[in-house]
Amino acid sequence: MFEYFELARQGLELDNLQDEQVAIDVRELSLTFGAKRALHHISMKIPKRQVTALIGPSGCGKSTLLSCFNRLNDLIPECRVEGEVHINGRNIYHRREDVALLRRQVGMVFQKPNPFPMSIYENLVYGLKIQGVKDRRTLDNAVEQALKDVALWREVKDRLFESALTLSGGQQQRLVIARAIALQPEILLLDEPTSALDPISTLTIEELITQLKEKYTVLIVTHNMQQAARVSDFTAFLHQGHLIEYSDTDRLFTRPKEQQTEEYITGRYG
Ligand SMILES: Nc1ncnc2c1ncn2[C@@H]1O[C@H](COP(=O)(O)OP(=O)(O)OP(=O)(O)O)[C@@H](O)[C@H]1O
Repeated sequence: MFEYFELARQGLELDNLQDEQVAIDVRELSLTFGAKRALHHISMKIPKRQVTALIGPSGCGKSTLLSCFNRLNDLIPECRVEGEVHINGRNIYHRREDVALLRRQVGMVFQKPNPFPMSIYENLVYGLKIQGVKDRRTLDNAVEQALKDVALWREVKDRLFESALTLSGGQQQRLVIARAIALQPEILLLDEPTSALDPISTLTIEELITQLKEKYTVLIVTHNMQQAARVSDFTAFLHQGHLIEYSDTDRLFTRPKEQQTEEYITGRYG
């Protein structure tokens, strides 16, 4: 059964996705910061339970696009969004969207690990407690599961009540991913999750990302093209706020259709 699904997934074609295979449906999305337009008419379907990478030169709009998917840009007063983003069949920019619920469904992890200055355990149950979960066994189970999902359980199970700040940078980043996972999101947004980490921690996180797609849809912004090639199934190349090319990762890196993509991946600019 598992093999069947693996084969079915490998055969996913972006132009041919069924509705139930789509995690995020971006329709004509444009975004401005005051007078500056940062995204221009982006349309793309992001497949479920796959890893999709957003690449492109600095300032091209990768982080801005990523933060459209949990409406983090709402926090910037002069930011204006046009177009639609559909998740689970609803336009998350609809005025009646429950943004708190959206952010539980769409977790986000940033470049620098940002554990809260509290114990490992409290970091992991923080969001659940806010949701009103009090039962100790439920919380314990959530902690164990989230730590197992990020392959951190064995390393920290005997020090759950020590400060999260005593962990290494790579462990902290896995903890932060576990904190997002503890809320059982459907989608994980990772904004350059390894750029502050050493090569070994980077490798661990990359291995983790490829495992996470068994349960979650993962979007990753990365400056590192080798990383995009290693971890992602699909890649979108952005330039100056335009989506230039979006295809399966193998094809984008070996047979790009657009000259701009080719110039970028061969290091001729950016
Ligand atoms: N809060 C903001 N106010 C005004 N302009 C912004 C704001 N945030 C981003 N921008 C602009 O929007 C454009 C896209 O920025 P964004 O951070 O999304 O790019 P990026 O591709 O993620 O860049 P990098 O790889 O350097 O992180 C840039 O021109 C940036 O200056």
